[in-house]
Amino acid sequence: MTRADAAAIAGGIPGLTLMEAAGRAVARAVMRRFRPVRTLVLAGPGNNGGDGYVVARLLEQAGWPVVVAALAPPRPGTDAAAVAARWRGPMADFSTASVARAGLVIDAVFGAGLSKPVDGLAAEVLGAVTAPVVAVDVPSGVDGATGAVRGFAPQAALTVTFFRLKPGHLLYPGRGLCGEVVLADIGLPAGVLAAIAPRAWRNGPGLWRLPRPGADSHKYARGHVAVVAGAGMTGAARLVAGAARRAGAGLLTLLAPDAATASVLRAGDPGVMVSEAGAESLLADARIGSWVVGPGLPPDAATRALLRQAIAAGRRVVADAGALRAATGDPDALAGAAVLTPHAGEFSAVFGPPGDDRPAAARAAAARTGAVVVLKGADSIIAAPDGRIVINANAPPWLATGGTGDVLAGIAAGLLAQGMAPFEAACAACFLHGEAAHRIGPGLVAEDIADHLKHVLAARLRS
Ligand SMILES: NC(=O)C1=CN([C@@H]2O[C@H](COP(=O)(O)OP(=O)(O)OC[C@H]3O[C@@H](n4cnc5c(N)ncnc54)[C@H](O)[C@@H]3O)[C@@H](O)[C@H]2O)[C@@H](O)CC1
Ligand SMILES: Nc1ncnc2c1ncn2[C@@H]1O[C@H](COP(=O)(O)OP(=O)(O)O)[C@@H](O)[C@H]1O
Ligand SMILES: [K+]
Repeated sequence: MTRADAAAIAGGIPGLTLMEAAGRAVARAVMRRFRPVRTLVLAGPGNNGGDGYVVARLLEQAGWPVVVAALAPPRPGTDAAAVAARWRGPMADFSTASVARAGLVIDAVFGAGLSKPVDGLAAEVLGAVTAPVVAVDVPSGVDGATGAVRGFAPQAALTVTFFRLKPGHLLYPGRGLCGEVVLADIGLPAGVLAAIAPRAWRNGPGLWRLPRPGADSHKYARGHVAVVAGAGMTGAARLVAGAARRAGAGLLTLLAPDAATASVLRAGDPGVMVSEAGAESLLADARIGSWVVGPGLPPDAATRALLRQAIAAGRRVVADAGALRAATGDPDALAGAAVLTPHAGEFSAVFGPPGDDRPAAARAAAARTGAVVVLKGADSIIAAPDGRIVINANAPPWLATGGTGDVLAGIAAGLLAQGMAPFEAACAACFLHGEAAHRIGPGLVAEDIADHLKHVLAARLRS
């Protein structure tokens, strides 16, 4: 945002104009959602505080009882100092006693310029708020780039932000602290986006194009997926298979480790082929271009060897579950895979704990392995080896149930098989997975998702 402001200002839009527009957007959102009530604006020393003084003035002009409490005065000569000078209404101490009297608090303490953890008086006063909080840009203390809380951040009922959502609005815990998020246009020209060349996006259909079979297509043209099944947990491979087929793979073969497993698998979906021929013979068939290795497999040397074999044969491999665990402490074992789909535990086992900066950790993992990394969760991060990231924010918590990760791996493989590039396939897979889950809602079990994919795809391919 700082870069966006700078680019806009360099392009001739005065900072003060942006600040007035930002403050106006917040005041408008407040007046739409709340009745006039004793309002306390907590203002910091930077531009976030500047926005706060504008909000105070506009609410007061609309007849609201408003008081401003400043953590520190703005530096002389800044835009924030200019708008603070235009505030002629009452000031209060920046104290817990002031917040105790407020019916509504505008948090304009820190925004994008957070330079260290929020502590001391700022944390004490923000922590004492019991009235509803409206956050300007982000709840103070939420790191806009990562969603992490640095020190302390209040729970907002409403967050008004400007120009573009930041990762911190989409990534937990920040996302949970924002409350309702309103994105306001403050007049930054479209060219600013090109000037700042963002490296992070929110997942959505504008970022990828789903494959659609041509009128003269055939099953081989839509791609053949192999899924390596384990002897014990055959369900995992079957979930992968169902999802890959619904995502549009033309053919699907389950690779059985032994005759007993093969007969279990053959009792499943009749459209699935089951092979006992062994990995070598399937890998000799170049038409079987996409492989899923890991779901239902033990985290052992055999799994690891099979993964390496598939990658060495030039296949596009989705590595999940057992294949990730088999690479514990050894990210190089995953090098050259197309897509890795670790949840936080698997990620930590392979790459070490992601820490507070999950986007950076996912980027580093992708750069290290050359694979697209999907760091799964309620706010999955999809990272490309070149540093781009996409945040998937459409997944409902109904997905927090066993087997849904296997389904995600299957969707990704089904899309890869049809020729989508790994980054686009991974992004689209997360999005379709989330959309299907929304349709299903409460009571979702992993088996439901593949079935609902056809409706999601129908809607997406129509639009
Ligand atoms: N440049 C502009 O004209 C615009 C700026 N905007 C606002 O400007 C904000 C960013 O402004 P700034 O870059 O001035 O940053 P902030 O206002 O977030 O904070 C910067 C100031 O706070 C201090 N600070 C940061 N973290 C601290 C901590 N934990 N403890 C104590 N002091 C701390 C810094 O040293 C600095 O003085 C955005 O979030 C947005 O609200 C918007 O109004 C859009 C237009
Ligand atoms: N609270 C949540 N909200 C939204 N999506 C979630 C949540 N918890 C898990 N998910 C999604 O569900 C899937 C779970 O995958 P995973 O943990 O690998 O489960 P499994 O190994 O049982 O298949 C991932 O796609 C993840 O993004
Ligand atoms: K704020």
